This record gives sequence, C-alpha cells and structure tokens, in this order.
Amino acid sequence: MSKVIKNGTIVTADRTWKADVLIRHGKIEAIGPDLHGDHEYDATGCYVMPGGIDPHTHLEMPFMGTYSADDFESGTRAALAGGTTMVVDFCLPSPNQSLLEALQMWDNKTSKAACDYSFHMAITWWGKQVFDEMQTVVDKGITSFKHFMAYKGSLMVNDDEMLASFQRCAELGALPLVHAENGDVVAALSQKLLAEGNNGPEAHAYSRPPEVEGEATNRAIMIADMAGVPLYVVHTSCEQSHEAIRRARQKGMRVYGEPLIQHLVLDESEYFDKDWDHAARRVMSPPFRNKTHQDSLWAGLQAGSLQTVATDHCAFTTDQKRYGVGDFTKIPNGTGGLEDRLPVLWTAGVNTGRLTPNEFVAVTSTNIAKILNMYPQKGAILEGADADVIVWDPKKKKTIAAKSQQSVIDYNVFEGYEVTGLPRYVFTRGELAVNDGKVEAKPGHGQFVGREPKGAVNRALSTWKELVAPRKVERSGIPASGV
Ligand SMILES: NC(=O)NCCC(=O)O
Ligand SMILES: [Zn+2]
Ligand SMILES: [Zn+2]
Repeated sequence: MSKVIKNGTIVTADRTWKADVLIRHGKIEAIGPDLHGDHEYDATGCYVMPGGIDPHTHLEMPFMGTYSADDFESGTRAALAGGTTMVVDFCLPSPNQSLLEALQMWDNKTSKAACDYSFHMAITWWGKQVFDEMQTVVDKGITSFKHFMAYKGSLMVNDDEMLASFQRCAELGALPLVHAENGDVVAALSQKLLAEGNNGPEAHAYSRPPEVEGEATNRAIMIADMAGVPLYVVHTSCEQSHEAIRRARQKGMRVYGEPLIQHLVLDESEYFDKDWDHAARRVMSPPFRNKTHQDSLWAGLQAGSLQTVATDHCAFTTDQKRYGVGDFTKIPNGTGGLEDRLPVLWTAGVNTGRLTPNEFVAVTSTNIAKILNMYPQKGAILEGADADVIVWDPKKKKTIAAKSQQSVIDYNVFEGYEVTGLPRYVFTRGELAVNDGKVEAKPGHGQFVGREPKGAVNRALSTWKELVAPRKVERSGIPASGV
C-alpha cells in the first residue's frame, strides 16, 4: 500500500522545492511531480520536512530517588504529536553495573515506543569491564557515550576517567558526549547556599552559574582534543560554554553544541516566581539563563557554531518536584518539551526571522542525523530514506496547555505560549501518526536504530592524529651517559 503527499513544498537542510513524495514499505520511494498512490494526503500551503530527531531525552529514567514520569509510550506519543519522529535516549548503568546488563534494562522499557529510537550509553564509572564492554556496545549500534561532569556522588566522572573513556571512544570510532558543569564547584556552592538558609528553587540557579558550565565545557574540549576524538556538548545553555565551543571550532576542533528549546525561550526569572511549585517545575541543569545568554544561543544556531536543538525531556510531576521542599538539591532535575520543541522553535525562530526554514530542518533533524552517523536513513527527504516525514502547516495555531498535552505530567513549562506552525500530518517510517492534527500514534511501532561507528569525522580526526602523533627520533651516535 502506497501513500503520496501531494501539493506541498519540500524543505530540507539545503533545498526548497515543490514536489510530491511517494511512500511505500516505510521508505521514501519517489519524489517528483504528479505522483499517485493508494492514499493521498494534501499538503497545500504546507512544508514537507524530515521528521524531527530529538537527540536528548530521558524516558522512565531513574534519577534523584524517583523515575522520570514519561515512559517510552507517552514520551514518543508526545514526540510524534509535535513532529518529532525519533528520540535518542540515555542508558545509565549504576555504579559497577555492566553496560550490557544496563542496556538490557533499557531495551525492556521500549516495547511501547511509537516512534524510532536509539541510545547513548552513559559512562558512569570506569574499569576494565567498562573498557571491554564499550566494544560490544558499539557492535550493537550504540556509538555515542555520555559523560556527566556534574551530579557529584552519583553520575559524575572525574577527568582521568573521562580521558580514558575518550581515548577508548577514539579507538572505537565513537562519539563522546558531555554534560558540562563542574560538579565539585556545584556541590560546594550548593552546601554554602543551604548553610546560609537559601533552600528554595532559586538557589538551584545560584548554585550553577554560567562559569561552572564554561569551565567544564572548555575542560572537556581540551581533553577530547588530547584524546583525538570529536565531542558533543549537551544542553549548551550560556555564552561561556558557547564561547568555548566557538573558539575550539575556529581552531579546527570537531566540537558540537546542543542548545535546548527551553534555554532558547525561557529565562531565569521563572525561578523568582513566588509560587514554589512554579519555580521548582523549572528546575533543571543547567538552569535557565538571562536574555544575553539566549541571544548567544540564537546567534550560535545562525552562525553554525551550535548545531542542534534538543529538549533533554526529563519530566517530573509536581508531586515529584516536592521531594525538594526545604532543600533545593533534592528537587528532581528536569523539564519536558518533546511535544513543543518544533512548534516553539518554528514560532520563536522561523516566524521571527532568526532562522530560515532550511536552518530549522538542519538544527531539528539533519545535523544530528549526520553527527550520529545515521544520515540519510534519518534526517533526509531523499529516495531510499526512512519515511519519517512531517507535513507542516505554518499557519496552524495553538496555545500550549498542560490539559491538552500528551505528556503525563500535570503542567507544562511553556503553558500559555502561543505557537504558529504545527504538524498537519506526521509519518513515522511511513505510518501515519498525526492525521490532520489528530494524534494516532501506535505503541510498539517504534524500532531501535543502530548506528555505525567510525563516521567521516572520526576517520578524518584519527588520520590527522596519526600523522601528528609523537614519534621517537632515531639518532646515530648517541653520546655516552654523563654519569
Ligand atoms: N537536565 C536535567 O536537569 N535533568 C536530566 C539529566 C541531565 O541531562 O542532566
Ligand atoms: Zn545533563
Ligand atoms: Zn539530559
């Protein structure tokens, strides 16, 4: 059975043109004028774009004494509702747990995923077992490894562990990721704030100033450079971190930065709200920043020094947030955004002229597909690509409201935000998941997407590192020892 999207304007990261799209067996079979199929979908007045890829989600994640509330069923339904057709989640081994055992646990969570997914593997401890198992993880198609430089006492790794893991990534042709915040400084500032009686959600922001992030970003970049491996910095929230990435890229280093949609449009004033729940619901790491930092992130997306926009979707209910009443360090860190990333970015980015529609596609889909070495299977409108396609109505409006969202939590950090630009249709590997704005996601449709290691950037970097590697100088006539 075939489907045809008719009368739309195709927008990819590098082109805009009018054509129909024929879908069969989950793939894009043809692109061109006057195509016909068993079912036809009208895209008049709409853009036909690659489905969004969210490279940073935490679904049903054990964290800070609880589990994030959206699982693979509600999380991927929310994703599809907003035009995201693939998520990349994080597998988090406990200290001393086998990476393979953790992967099995994460695999077990995915049976009701409605869109495709992949994993990053977190390196939460270091030892021979981890070193050895990283090869098997890569063989299973998971070629990116996350390192938390924060969350001291739980997920955090030290510099020596990070260097060892980055070097292993270089050998395996894998990509290291970092949550870049100086965990020692955060822990010290948090204790000081608590001791001074500063225990509300606003203290969370005080405990994680931009310098904490800038320092860690720069450190990770230098360690990656010494290890000879590219680096992906998740949730880049401030100028200090962006500056480090920009500077490194100007020097030719292969570093990528990922702002979140929350950091682009929400600011630190949220933490000063008199309502404790309002402020705590917005506690995440790094925290929301001021307008200067937001301008820096937008500029980075425009200039190409930042490459992707993610959500870090890690949603907790108000009840869960209240674990931290009286002690902000116990408020589960995380916010939602999966359903809202594309509509909010379109509204705040394309509708204001900050981004072109092609740049929108690049930062929501194509760039990350290339960085994670799954392009053009994902992130493309090309013959042979997976039919992850959105038909985007740039005139369709809604006001974001928790009462009509797909996420299971009881609030939305974008509550009241009016978006213009929403999906009319969403196809996930050819299956209709949003039909004229109505969500028809099918739990269990989603499949794991494995990725090949040793992508072009890893190969180029290894070639260069090999060329400039330290070499012993062979000498004749070495003088006798002076002693
Ligand atoms: N970002 C956040 O606050 N929670 C999710 C875990 C992480 O990415 O640090
Ligand atoms: Zn993080
Ligand atoms: Zn995260």
